[in-house]
Amino acid sequence: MNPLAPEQAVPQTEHDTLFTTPLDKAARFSFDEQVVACFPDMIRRSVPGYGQVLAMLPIFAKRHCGYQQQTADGRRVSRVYDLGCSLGAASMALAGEFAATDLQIKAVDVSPAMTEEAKTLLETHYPEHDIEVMTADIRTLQLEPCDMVILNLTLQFLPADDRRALLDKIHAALGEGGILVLTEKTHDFDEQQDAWLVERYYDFKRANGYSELEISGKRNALENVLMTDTLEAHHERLAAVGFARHTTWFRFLNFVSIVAFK
Ligand SMILES: C[S@@+](CC[C@H](N)C(=O)[O-])C[C@H]1O[C@@H](n2cnc3c(N)ncnc32)[C@H](O)[C@@H]1O
Ligand SMILES: O=C(O)C(=O)C[C@]1(C(=O)O)C=C[C@@H](O)C=C1
Repeated sequence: MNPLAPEQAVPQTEHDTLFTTPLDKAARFSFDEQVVACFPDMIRRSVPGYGQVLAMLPIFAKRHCGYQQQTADGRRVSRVYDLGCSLGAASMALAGEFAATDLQIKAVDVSPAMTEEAKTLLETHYPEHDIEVMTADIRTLQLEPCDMVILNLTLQFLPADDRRALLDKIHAALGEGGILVLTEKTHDFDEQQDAWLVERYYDFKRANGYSELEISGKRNALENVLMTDTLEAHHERLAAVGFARHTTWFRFLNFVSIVAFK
C-alpha cells in the first residue's frame, strides 16, 4: 500500500447517516449491525489520518517483526495481534504487504457483528493468509508470544481502570524487539488548547460532510463510552508498564499514534 495514497486502505461502503435524525439523548454509541454497515465510511470521515496510520503499519512490521514465533505446524512466522479489529482494516493493511507464509494475524473484537463481517472480508481478500478472527473481550483474552500488537482506536473504549492491565499483558507477550502501535483520540491538559483542538476537529467533520446535528448526536452518544486520556498520561502509563522507549510518531489534531518498543 502506498502511504501517499492511503485512501486505498479504506474499503468503500455504505454512507454513514446514523446521526442524521435527532436521537434519544441517552442512546449510547455501540458497535452494532448499524455501525458495521457504514463503519469504513464513518471512520474515514471521523478520524483524521486514519488511512495514513493504516498505511504505515506494514512498514513498521517489516522493520520490527523478526519471524520470532513458531506455529503449531512448525513454521517460523511473525505473529501480530490486531486488538479491537472492527472490520479488520489493520489486518488487511498488513496482509496486503506480507507473503501469506510470513505472517500470522490474530484479529480480535468483542462485537460479534464486527467479527462476522471481518471474517468474510479477510477470507475474501486474503484466503491464503494465516488470519484468525476471534470474538472475545481483549481484557480476558490470553495472548500468545508475539512480535507486534496493534491497538488502533481501541484502548479509549476500555474502562479507565482496565487499561493498565491490558498493557501489562501486551508487554509480557511481546518478544524482545517487538512493538505496540497505540492510536488514540486524546484531550489536552490545557483547557484553551483542548477547546481549539476540539473545535478544529468538528471543522474536520464538517469538511467531511457531517452536519451540526450529526456532530452533536455522535458527541452525546460517545459520552462515557469513548474516554480519552492525555498524550502525557499514555506515555506515563507505557513507561510504568516497562516499555523501554515510546515515541509519538503521528499526530493530527486530537488524534495521536504512539509506537512503544519492548
Ligand atoms: C474504533 S473501533 C477500532 C477500529 C479498528 N481498530 C480499525 O483500525 O479500523 C473500536 C473497536 O474496539 C472494540 N472493542 C471495544 N472494547 C473491546 C473489548 N473489551 N474487547 C475487544 N474489543 C473491544 C469495539 O467493538 C470496536 O470494534
Ligand atoms: O470522537 C468522535 O466523534 C469519533 O467519531 C471518533 C471515533 C473513534 O475515535 O473511534 C468514534 C467512534 C467510531 O469508531 C469512529 C470514530
